[in-house]
Amino acid sequence: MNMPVVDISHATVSRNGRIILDDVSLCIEEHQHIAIIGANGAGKSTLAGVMSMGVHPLYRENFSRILFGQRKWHIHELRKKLGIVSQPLQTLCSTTYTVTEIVISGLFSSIGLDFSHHVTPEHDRQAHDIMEKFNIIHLKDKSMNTLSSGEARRALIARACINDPSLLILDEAVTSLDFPSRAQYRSTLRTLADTGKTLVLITHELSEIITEIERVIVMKDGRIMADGPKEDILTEEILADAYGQKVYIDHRDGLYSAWC
Ligand SMILES: Nc1ncnc2c1ncn2[C@@H]1O[C@H](COP(=O)(O)OP(=O)(O)OP(=O)(O)O)[C@@H](O)[C@H]1O
Repeated sequence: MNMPVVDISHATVSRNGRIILDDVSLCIEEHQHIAIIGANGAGKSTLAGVMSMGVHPLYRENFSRILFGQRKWHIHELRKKLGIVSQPLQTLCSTTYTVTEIVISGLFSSIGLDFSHHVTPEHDRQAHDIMEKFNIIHLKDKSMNTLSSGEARRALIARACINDPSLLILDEAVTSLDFPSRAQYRSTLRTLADTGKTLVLITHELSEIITEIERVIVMKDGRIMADGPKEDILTEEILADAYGQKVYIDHRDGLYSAWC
């Protein structure tokens, strides 16, 4: 067994007196790529927040959150090991900052750069390398608020990866991509998986579940309702239960698609 990078026990999150994450336990080992799916409001982003220390569960005696073998983290230190890309972050980054500035700002855990950030030639070189890796070097001087969703997503992945984190959480629940952008996104995910990162992909698009992702978690009503090998979990029965209606699944070349 590889070292667990995320080890959460009995996490419960409440908002406005309502339980939105209900006693969830989850262990993810290093190099294990997983997808988390489930209906709108099932608790996926909340769980991602718990994993990345953006959301703090209720205090319970049996609750524990161990990340990379450690219970306590300074958020700036954690960001070097755990990168997160989410729709709220994409919205926050939709500014007049250039792609280069947004990518470099990942090194400072900030959004964009100001006079307080001392950018060195080494930072510039790191940003250049990572933008080349994710095929966005041609966008380097463009403002973030002029990019397409797919381009902005790649810029944010590059921002998250500039720290070379070993775990990357991609909470993509809302953004929709066209077919070519989806294919490009899958190839970005493959690059990440091939470079030894642990991927946690939160998605509504089964076609984004690349072959490298072998484990799928299904959430429903704040709980994990199914967790296991992709082939066992991505069934019409389980998805019908998760989404509350008949779901049809197709499976081709190791990729899945679903529709109602
Ligand atoms: N800060 C908050 N205050 C109040 N309710 C919240 C808050 N954050 C989340 N919720 C509620 O908690 C539930 C779970 O939200 P969450 O965003 O985790 O779901 P999700 O599975 O990621 O949904 P989606 O697929 O729509 O992004 C939802 O009903 C949501 O409205």
